[in-house]
Amino acid sequence: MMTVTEAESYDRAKEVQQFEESKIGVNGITTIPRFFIHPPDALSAIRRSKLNTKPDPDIIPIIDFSGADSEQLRPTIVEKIPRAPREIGFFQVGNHGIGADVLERVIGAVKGFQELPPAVKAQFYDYLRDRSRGVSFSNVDIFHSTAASWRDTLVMRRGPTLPELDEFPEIRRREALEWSQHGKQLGELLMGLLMKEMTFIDGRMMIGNYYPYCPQPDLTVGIPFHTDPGALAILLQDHHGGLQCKCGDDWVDVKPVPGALVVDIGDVFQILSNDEYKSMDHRALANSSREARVSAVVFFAPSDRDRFPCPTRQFAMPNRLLGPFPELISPEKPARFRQFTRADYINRFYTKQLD
Ligand SMILES: O=C(O)CCC(=O)C(=O)O
Ligand SMILES: [Fe+2]
Repeated sequence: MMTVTEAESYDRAKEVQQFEESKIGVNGITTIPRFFIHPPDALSAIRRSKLNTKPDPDIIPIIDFSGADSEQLRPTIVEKIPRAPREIGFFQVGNHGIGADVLERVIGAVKGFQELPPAVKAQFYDYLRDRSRGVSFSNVDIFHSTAASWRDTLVMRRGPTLPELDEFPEIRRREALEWSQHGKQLGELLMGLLMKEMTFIDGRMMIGNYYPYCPQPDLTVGIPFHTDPGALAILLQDHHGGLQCKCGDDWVDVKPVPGALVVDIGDVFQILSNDEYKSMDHRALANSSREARVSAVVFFAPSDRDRFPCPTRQFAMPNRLLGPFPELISPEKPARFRQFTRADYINRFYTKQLD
């Protein structure tokens, strides 16, 4: 048990600053700094929930997307999206048209980047503190979370304002672009299948999460429970697994299925759909295995491409109101959410605590 004097003498801000200035992230650190240690009540809730985690593969359906690009077959695929994501917020898609070789290259690229020599990687160190940068890596939530998490994140903004090609780490450029193009296509397909009104969702951010071995996995987490703030996320996880989503009172393992991608409904989708779809809590525990775990995610957020065709102008329209689609509001189902502006959304996106 920590004494009052110890607690008082701990200078968290200083330790965070030193970590930040080292620009190395968590990979390779052998004793976890104190600001990564989660509060005792959060840790005991995690311990309890680990005992209840359900590995049941049937809870999160795997939907076969063969033929999803054909007008005739589409309705049968839409029918296969039954309770999830409406109630669970997660499902997996197989036969989505993105080759296994592409997926393998994406995982390899995230891993390859994070395992570059620290001095090379450090050139990219910085996260949302400098939003003008198209590509950066960092430990994302050290400044606004109660406790930090054991992962390093590579962030790549792709659209509607694209980073310059040379902002991408050179050795990983090809993979980033390939993943971006495929992710965009699949995202559009999904959006059209789930809800036709979603055509103005094309703000994209790609991230690569790297969860290295954590020497004290019971004291911290890989990513704390959270909902994703955007509209939709497409997530690729490697064979380790580790993603869990909340289903009722229990946590459920989202098991890695070779070649499949996880689709996750975000807060914006829940709002625009007037609660038809749910944005659910998910998390990843700290990695206790010696081998790093990797996930790559493409997040989609609303932009105003249709109304304001110049891609950069949407950021100049921060006061446009977004809210449940009028066609989904009725006397039986009044609007469940108030309207919000893009400025509110962006602000929340960049300051949201993950715990
Ligand atoms: O790595 C994972 O499986 C989860 C990542 C995630 O939820 C996120 O980046 O928002
Ligand atoms: Fe997430």
